[in-house]
Amino acid sequence: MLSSALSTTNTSIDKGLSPSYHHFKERYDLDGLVQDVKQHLGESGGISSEEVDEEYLISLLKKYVSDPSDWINYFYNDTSKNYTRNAIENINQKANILLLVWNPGKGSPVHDHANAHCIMKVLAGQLHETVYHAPDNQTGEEKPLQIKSSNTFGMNEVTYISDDIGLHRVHNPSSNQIAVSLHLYTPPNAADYGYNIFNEATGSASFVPQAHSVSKPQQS
Ligand SMILES: N[C@@H](CS(=O)O)C(=O)O
Ligand SMILES: [Fe+2]
Repeated sequence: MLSSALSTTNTSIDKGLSPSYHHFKERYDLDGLVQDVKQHLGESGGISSEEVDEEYLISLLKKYVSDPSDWINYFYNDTSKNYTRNAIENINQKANILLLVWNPGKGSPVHDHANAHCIMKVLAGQLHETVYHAPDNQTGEEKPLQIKSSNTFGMNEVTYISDDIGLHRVHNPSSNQIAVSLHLYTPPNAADYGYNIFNEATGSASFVPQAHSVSKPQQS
């Protein structure tokens, strides 16, 4: 129906449809997503974690459909690392958008998210996320972290975590395929101040001063 309406030669209909027709044809690409994230977070001034509408940001990441032509220029894989953090966009004081490249069978240690929202979308391959209950800081007692949930996410699936939900560990379950994911952190506390990694057996935390990323991907 819509395509026949759009292919009509009736100019009055064409005129009427013109603006939305162009919009309709445009693919929602990574630039569009970054622009929408920037718009939501505002152009200037700080915005606290509490003021961010994470549901809206999650909906933006869900709306975007992975297309390697959007992100291949950010793609750099250091094969000596479990995963490589490539910077896509650093929205001053507000957010980091990163492209993470995961080597087969490799993953992150159990970690927190430095009091920030973390939204992750799988762009290629699969990623497995294990979520843990945060250890009870009051007792200081050493005991194994308790698993809260465990899920595998495929291409274009989106998941969300914050310190209110718990800790997590992410790994690429494939023995031979790289996985790629898009991450949005707001505010960018892990990069600016640091975060904690946890010993799964004892629940003890170690502070990591800063989460580094590769800002100028090397092309070979
Ligand atoms: N939050 C981790 C990746 S992940 O395991 O979600 C990082 O930014 O390095
Ligand atoms: Fe994480």
